[in-house]
Amino acid sequence: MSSPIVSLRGLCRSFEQGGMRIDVLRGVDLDIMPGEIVALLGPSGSGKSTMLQAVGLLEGGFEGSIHIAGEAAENLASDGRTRVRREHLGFVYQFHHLLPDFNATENVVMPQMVAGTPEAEAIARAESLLTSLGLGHRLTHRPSQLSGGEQQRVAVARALANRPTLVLADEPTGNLDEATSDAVLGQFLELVRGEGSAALVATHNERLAARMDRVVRLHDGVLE
Ligand SMILES: Nc1ncnc2c1ncn2[C@@H]1O[C@H](COP(=O)(O)OP(=O)(O)OP(=O)(O)O)[C@@H](O)[C@H]1O
Repeated sequence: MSSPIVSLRGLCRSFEQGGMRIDVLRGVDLDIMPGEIVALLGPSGSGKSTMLQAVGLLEGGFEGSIHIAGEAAENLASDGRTRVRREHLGFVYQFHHLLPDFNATENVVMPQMVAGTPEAEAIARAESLLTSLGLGHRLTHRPSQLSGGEQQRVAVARALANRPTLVLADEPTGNLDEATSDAVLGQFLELVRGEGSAALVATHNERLAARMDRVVRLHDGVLE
């Protein structure tokens, strides 16, 4: 039996707000198996983004343990976190954060070049990912020349470019209309499944969550 790609135990996070302490995460336990796509549901303010930031090793201030691909990650120094992110993680956000002066292909090539992939290989991978997302006719368009759904699909291709074992997605279709959101999420799930990556996808949307392998719900700082 394989080991989890993510294992969280007793994850806690509090914030100070106006002199008051709020306990957002109060002991979250979660295992995600390789290739498993997990929907993270919860109302606004329940701590979904905070949880993704913990798993993405993007913020400190957490208590509890975070194992990524078997490695204890919670106490790693900044260079160790960067290495784990680069080796294992891909990110998709609600707003695409594409580089405005680079075209679709270049946006997907960039993280591969940073990871040391030879340019020709990186371009071939970018074009293949973009084409499988239905963007074969948009390879040289810049973000401003693309629709919202197209921009989000480029962001999906970028997240998968370095073959992450885990994709972290925070409301990946949250700024799209319903029909576009359904289409982009369908393509996202198909691509993630095809690549064999696992994913943790934060969403408010029960209908979209039902299309994933498993749903977990954040309520009162713990997973129900
Ligand atoms: N840096 C911070 N400083 C203070 N409070 C914070 C900080 N980050 C998050 N919070 C608080 O933590 C709580 C959880 O926020 P979080 O963004 O994780 O929720 P969410 O479930 O992702 O919400 P949404 O669905 O609206 O994006 C909120 O009450 C928020 O105000």
